[in-house]
Amino acid sequence: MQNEKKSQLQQALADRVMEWITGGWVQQAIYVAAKLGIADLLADGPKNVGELAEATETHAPSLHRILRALCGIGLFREEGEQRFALGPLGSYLQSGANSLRGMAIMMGEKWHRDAWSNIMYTVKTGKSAFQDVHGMGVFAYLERHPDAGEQFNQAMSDMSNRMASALVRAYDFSPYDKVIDVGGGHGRLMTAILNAYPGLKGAIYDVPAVIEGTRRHIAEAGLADRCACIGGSFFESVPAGGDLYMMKNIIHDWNDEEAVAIFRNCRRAIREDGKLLVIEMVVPANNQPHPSMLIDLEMMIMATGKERTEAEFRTLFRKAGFELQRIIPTSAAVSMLEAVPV
Ligand SMILES: C[S@@+](CC[C@H](N)C(=O)[O-])C[C@H]1O[C@@H](n2cnc3c(N)ncnc32)[C@H](O)[C@@H]1O
Repeated sequence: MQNEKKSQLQQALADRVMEWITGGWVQQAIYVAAKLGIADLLADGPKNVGELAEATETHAPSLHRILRALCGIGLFREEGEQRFALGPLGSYLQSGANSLRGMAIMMGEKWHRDAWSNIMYTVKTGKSAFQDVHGMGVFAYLERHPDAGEQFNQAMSDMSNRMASALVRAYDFSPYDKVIDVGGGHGRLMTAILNAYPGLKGAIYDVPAVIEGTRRHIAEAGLADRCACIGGSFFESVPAGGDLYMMKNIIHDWNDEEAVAIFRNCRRAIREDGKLLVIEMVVPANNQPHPSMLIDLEMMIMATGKERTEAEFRTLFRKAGFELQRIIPTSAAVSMLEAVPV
């Protein structure tokens, strides 16, 4: 009896490890469903595979096998033969407010996966796998490949949409007149902040290729008169005139030298009574399991950056003329690190 229990446990453990080993299969199947917009097609109710294949111009028997596999993880549900409905988790693949569809698409795209397939290069050399595969850094690549750029911006917007309300709840923006979001992408976080604080003004700063889309989104949100959209590079300068400089998921893209250069440009722009708010994951000092440790690999492979501990952030701030004042936890996985000029 004891032996039987032991072997059942061993089997369960091996199954678990096998799930991780074959995780790439799951990711690619999710990518196909997300890219084809299957969850949106099922918004009005169940459909036959034939209808879905026709609408997505795909091979029905192959699409059937993809959807059947994804029923196993709750994304879809097979209702009768060859007829599929959204499963309990299916709404996350629908476009819209709570979506992870953009993230699923970007993570599954060949340009992204090619870098991950080159992970061993990074581990052997300490250099970016993305740079090695594509011959340029990720942000130069996104600028030169507008489709990939759009996928990246959509993925970032998905993540920002999801955490914006947690961030707005966690931090009091009321003492400020003008918030500048440095590397603010398409402006989802800024939109949430300006909607919550009607007296506040904002500016979003990002590279010119991205800022065109930002301008469009800010206008659609009815915020064009309260939020400037400014194109430029934070390695050259950062716009002056804000009393709060905010950066979400920027510093983790860059190595220490680059991060300090960005902070120094913020230091030059910021008022003496201004504040710098860095929104990032903080790696726990005692190595307890935390999502930052896997995202850290994404930064290592795709860019030159890393996720950092509190001590590492403190050092970067100090080198650039800031002092970390407090770390505000949020109900999302990120924290808000507030620093002041010294
Ligand atoms: C990881 S995304 C984060 C976007 C946004 N803050 C968010 O959290 O959704 C990094 C952003 O930095 C921007 N970026 C990269 N290099 C830049 C540079 N040299 N100057 C200004 N922005 C830059 C990218 O275009 C992108 O929007």
